[in-house]
Amino acid sequence: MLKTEISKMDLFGSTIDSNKNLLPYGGTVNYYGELFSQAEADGYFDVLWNTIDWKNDEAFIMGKHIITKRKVAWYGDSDYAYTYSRSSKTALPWTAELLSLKEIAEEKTGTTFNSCLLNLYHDGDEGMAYHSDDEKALAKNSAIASISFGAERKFLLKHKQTKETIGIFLANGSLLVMADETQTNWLHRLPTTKKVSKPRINLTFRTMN
Ligand SMILES: O=C(O)CCC(=O)C(=O)O
Ligand SMILES: [Fe+2]
Repeated sequence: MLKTEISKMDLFGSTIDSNKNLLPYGGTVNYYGELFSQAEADGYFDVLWNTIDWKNDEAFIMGKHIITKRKVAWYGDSDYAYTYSRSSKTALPWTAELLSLKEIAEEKTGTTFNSCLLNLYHDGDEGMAYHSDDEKALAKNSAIASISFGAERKFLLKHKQTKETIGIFLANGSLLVMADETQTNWLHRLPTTKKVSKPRINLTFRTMN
């Protein structure tokens, strides 16, 4: 099984090539690195921490009602209903900071987004299991723009058939974009880790039908 890890050295400073596809086949993933200074990124982290309507996520997994330690929130243009693992959510109206981040993501990707799913991981004990963002409500093969604030965490992609994995560290204030057939052919996850004791906030801007 092929395992590629994009190291922080490869991605350091001006050597980041946001045009490079990090996937060898079956989709497109681009890493834009840090969009903000550390001070700006820390400012966004604080505002999001304090102003977002964070709630523990509920899900039904294999018939069991689960309440996650990770917190989530869901914002959008209109009150989209969003259902996964049989729990449903209704989008809240954009905050000022989410709107400005949405505009930055749109400018970088040349696409538009109408909603955002936010995740708050208090520390490395919290993560997200392998999944694809391929719910029916999402526009097929539409780009997903992922902006991260706070603790740097490793993000993994695994091809559904070949099991090839790609690892990438998502820095404070960075943008990652998953596009084209990525959700059809690849899974992704945020592994838990003993190495991280600080919180991280992740925003995924999406296009709902
Ligand atoms: O926290 C991350 O970087 C990934 C979040 C994610 O995959 C999701 O919200 O669907
Ligand atoms: Fe996801």
